[in-house]
Amino acid sequence: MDSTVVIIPTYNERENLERIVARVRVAAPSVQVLVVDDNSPDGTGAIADRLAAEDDAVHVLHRTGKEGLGAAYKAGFSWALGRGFGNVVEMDADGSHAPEQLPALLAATADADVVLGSRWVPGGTVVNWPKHREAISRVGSAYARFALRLPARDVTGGYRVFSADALRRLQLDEVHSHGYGFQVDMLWHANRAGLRIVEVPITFTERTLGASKMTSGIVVEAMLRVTWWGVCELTDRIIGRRPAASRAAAGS
Ligand SMILES: Nc1nc2c(ncn2[C@@H]2O[C@H](COP(=O)(O)OP(=O)(O)O[C@H]3O[C@H](CO)[C@@H](O)[C@H](O)[C@@H]3O)[C@@H](O)[C@H]2O)c(=O)[nH]1
Repeated sequence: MDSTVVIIPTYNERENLERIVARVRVAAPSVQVLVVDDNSPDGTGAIADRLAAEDDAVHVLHRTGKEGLGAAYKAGFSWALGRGFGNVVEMDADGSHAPEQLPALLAATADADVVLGSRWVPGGTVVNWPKHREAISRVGSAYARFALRLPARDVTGGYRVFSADALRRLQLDEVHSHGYGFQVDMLWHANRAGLRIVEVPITFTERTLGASKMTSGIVVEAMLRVTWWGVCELTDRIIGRRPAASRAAAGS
């Protein structure tokens, strides 16, 4: 078994799933794919089952209902860690994350524990993304970066590679975010664990089929959580307390 698995969370992605899986299999033929479907009403789960039956490199994790992006990824991480994969990739189903850029992200794992596909570093860009979405993402990234002292520009993006060792070290049990704040939560924990984080520029292309699952509730959850984590971070700095993993990484 190859040591990389691409996790694709799905909720109502009937129009997109077959295409994204095919693109992954062409762009990186040796990687495996895990679809994590939350019992999508549109039948995405049945399409995933068919793809898995046709291709041994495709797997499916069926969940009973929609519990958010964070819960879906955590279930996928457990699945991947239990099967001994060395690298775990996060990728949206809607084609906004180009599988053709996956080899560049995987190459960067040579010098990193966590690789972020980044829209906001030189060479990164967005295509056809509505201006209000770009504004939310840029402002949210800047706020989280500042509040949590994160060493990256695109802290909300969802195209990432984690080494299995990184997933074990970052204390997944303490990552509780449900919505897209999950991405910030993961990065915050990775940074506190002293993991090496690098950004690789990507082109993020807005979906042409299906609909985003972003809601105002997801934005509010992320903002409230980031603000609370920022308070924790500040308190830790004032009283000189840092997480054990961070101290170990710093050699103190
Ligand atoms: N299983 C499961 N999948 C979900 C759920 N909610 C969303 N997804 C899946 O998660 C992926 C991303 O959801 P979208 O709704 O397409 O995200 P977006 O609006 O394009 O979000 C962009 O911004 C987010 C915040 O910055 C990013 O986290 C995301 O990667 C992307 O860049 C898609 O494959 C979608 O089906 C859920 O509750 N359960």
